Amino acid sequence: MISVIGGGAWGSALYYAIKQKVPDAVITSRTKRDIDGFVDLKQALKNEYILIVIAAQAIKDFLRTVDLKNKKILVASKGIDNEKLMFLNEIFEEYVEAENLAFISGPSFAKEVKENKPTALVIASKNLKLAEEFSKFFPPFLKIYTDSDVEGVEVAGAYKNVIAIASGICEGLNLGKNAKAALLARGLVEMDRFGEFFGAKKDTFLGVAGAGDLFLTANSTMSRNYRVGLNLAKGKHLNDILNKLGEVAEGVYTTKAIYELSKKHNIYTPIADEVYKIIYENKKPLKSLEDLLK
Ligand SMILES: NC(=O)C1=CN([C@@H]2O[C@H](COP(=O)(O)OP(=O)(O)OC[C@H]3O[C@@H](n4cnc5c(N)ncnc54)[C@H](O)[C@@H]3O)[C@@H](O)[C@H]2O)C=CC1
Ligand SMILES: O=C(CO)COP(=O)(O)O
Repeated sequence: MISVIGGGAWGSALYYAIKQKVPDAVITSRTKRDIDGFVDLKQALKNEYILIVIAAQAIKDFLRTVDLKNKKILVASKGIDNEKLMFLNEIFEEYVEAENLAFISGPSFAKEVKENKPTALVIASKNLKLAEEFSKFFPPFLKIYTDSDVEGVEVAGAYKNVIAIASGICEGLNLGKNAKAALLARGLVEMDRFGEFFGAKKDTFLGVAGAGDLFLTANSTMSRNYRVGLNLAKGKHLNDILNKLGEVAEGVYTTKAIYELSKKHNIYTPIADEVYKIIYENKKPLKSLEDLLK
């Protein structure tokens, strides 16, 4: 039996999808929600299979409060911890054996999944048998691919949010479709370069979890990260943008993690560097663009 932990946009969308295949599935969240099948955390932790869908920066603290020993864990969050500068699989592996750990990613706006629209997702695990087991919980409109490249799927899901912010800035500055296509192409190369440094496979960046999720997120106002970029280009303040958003925009935090990791390991990440300077050093987006074109 499976429990979903996290009742935000993505947690609830995945829960409603799973419920169509597994009517006994349950969900829990920090705040009580009026959802059929809502249970408290203690009850949720009784199930063998657990799907965790909380904001990436909250995960390390959450893991200190629960016992996940012998549980099978699927993580749907997309981000890199920007205090510990660790990937989520590294943080989870301090609490859960790698063979019990899987990650789900891919191009998937929660709103469309809630409408049962066809969607392709990747479940990555060092234990492919576990990835297969998790894939059985999902209804047919969610096409699940399995993969063993945990690092690649994780880096792709986290990094594309940063490029989506850059793409929103590009749109907000009215730079045109040519510039956006160049940005996305170079963004994909940058994600791949960063990922391969940490052991990811190039092929992953060309698949649904890489190019697929990048093209979705970096081309639509349905993306929260893209909307952050649009508003930054209009000169709005980050805090005002995030308050108005009301949901997590992981790219804001992942940008900082990538910036610090890339400086530490000397990885060339020009787009993430400019997004960092715009968000954290108040650099003007137009000046960033000039520097990128150099
Ligand atoms: N919304 C979407 O379309 C998709 C979202 N994701 C990823 O799923 C993750 C969650 O995103 P959403 O549900 O969309 O965001 P949301 O903002 O709607 O919900 C965030 C969730 O995190 C929980 N949370 C936040 N801080 C917490 C803390 N300190 N302790 C415990 N729980 C905490 C909230 O209670 C809520 O359940 C993010 O990493 C996001 O990138 C992935 C694919 C699609
Ligand atoms: O990850 C997503 C789609 O795959 C959701 O993107 P946003 O968090 O930018 O809305």
